[in-house]
Amino acid sequence: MKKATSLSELGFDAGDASSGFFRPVSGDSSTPTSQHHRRRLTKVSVIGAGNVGMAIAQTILTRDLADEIALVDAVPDKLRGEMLDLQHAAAFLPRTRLVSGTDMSVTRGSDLVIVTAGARQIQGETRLDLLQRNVALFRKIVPPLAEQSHDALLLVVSNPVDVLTYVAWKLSGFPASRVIGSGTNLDSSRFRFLLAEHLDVNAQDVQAYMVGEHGDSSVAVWSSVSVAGMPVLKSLQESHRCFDEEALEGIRRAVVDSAYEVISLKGYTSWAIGYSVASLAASLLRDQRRIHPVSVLARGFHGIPDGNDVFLSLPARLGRAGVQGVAEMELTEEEAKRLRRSAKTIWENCQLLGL
Ligand SMILES: NC(=O)C1=CN([C@@H]2O[C@H](COP(=O)(O)OP(=O)(O)OC[C@H]3O[C@@H](n4cnc5c(N)ncnc54)[C@H](O)[C@@H]3O)[C@@H](O)[C@H]2O)C=CC1
Ligand SMILES: CC(=O)C(=O)O
Repeated sequence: MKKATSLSELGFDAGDASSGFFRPVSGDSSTPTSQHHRRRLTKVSVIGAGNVGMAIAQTILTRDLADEIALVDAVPDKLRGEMLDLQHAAAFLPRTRLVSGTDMSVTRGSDLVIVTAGARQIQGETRLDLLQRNVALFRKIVPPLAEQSHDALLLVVSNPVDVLTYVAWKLSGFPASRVIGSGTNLDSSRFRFLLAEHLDVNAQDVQAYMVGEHGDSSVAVWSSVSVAGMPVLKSLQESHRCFDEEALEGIRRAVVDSAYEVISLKGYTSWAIGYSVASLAASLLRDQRRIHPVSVLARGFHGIPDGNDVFLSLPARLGRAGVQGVAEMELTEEEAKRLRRSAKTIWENCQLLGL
């Protein structure tokens, strides 16, 4: 049952409600509400109000990254319930307008559109198993999203994220610099967590990248792992002989498997991706120029052929204009080979789509 949620919906004329409480300071002829000397407002839209979309929305709220958040979902009651639940936290949060709707028009004028809608893996499925279902959905939602906000940054989270970032790029018509996949920003955090636990340091002080596919063929860039500027691999190999190739692959596999483990335990992953995407939103909207491993158009990097419009994760500098360059990482020949193998897996899936 739909109930009124604002005083104007209950029949009270909104008018200039605040003028009964506030009057201009002496000598100021403008009314309190006509003081529009405000900065441009920042609007973020989150498409899909499921586990992931809501974790992202609530982290963006608590980090005060948006003036307005628009939530979109195909299930109206759940959507309204999620919006109200967040609105009821207003007294504890920075002031942010929350709107929602099943129609993309609610996203109009967004600065950042984050797409989380779609099927998620059930136990035993890989991310690539979701491809056909989620491409069909993207065909429906990306064109109207692009039409509502032609200057927006488009951040794809739905899986398989690398292929769907390519799909979103094709369907939106946006330049590649404004279409980004959340990629291995999350995998890299998982990698840094495992290393930080082992070395007993804060994960924020571990520089370590997973690149390539957000999925089974991701590549751990062991050659550049460092803590406090010190290369880690050499000292680990000197202190423990067990850090051989097989052990390194075991750690990479543990990073990959950690998503499957969470899914088998609680059914889905949400909190870590919420923080991961909020960190990307902060770098983008606040023009931070921070480097994140995210899914970008990777043709020409590390020997990926020029004809392959493949999106995969490489360390990219993010700012208000989107992707402002990709770091030319030094990879070992073996790492570059694995990256090209990961690119091939993703590109083969893109080619099946006929876009
Ligand atoms: N890239 C990454 O690192 C991660 C990606 N994911 C992916 O995120 C996606 C969402 O996962 P969850 O939130 O757990 O799933 P969920 O099932 O909780 O939420 C998906 C939401 O999409 C909505 N939806 C379906 N069709 C829609 C449409 N046409 N318009 C608007 N909304 C629509 C559904 O109603 C549902 O609320 C999945 O593809 C999952 O694999 C999840 C975790 C991490
Ligand atoms: C589900 C997923 O892609 C993840 O948690 O890594």
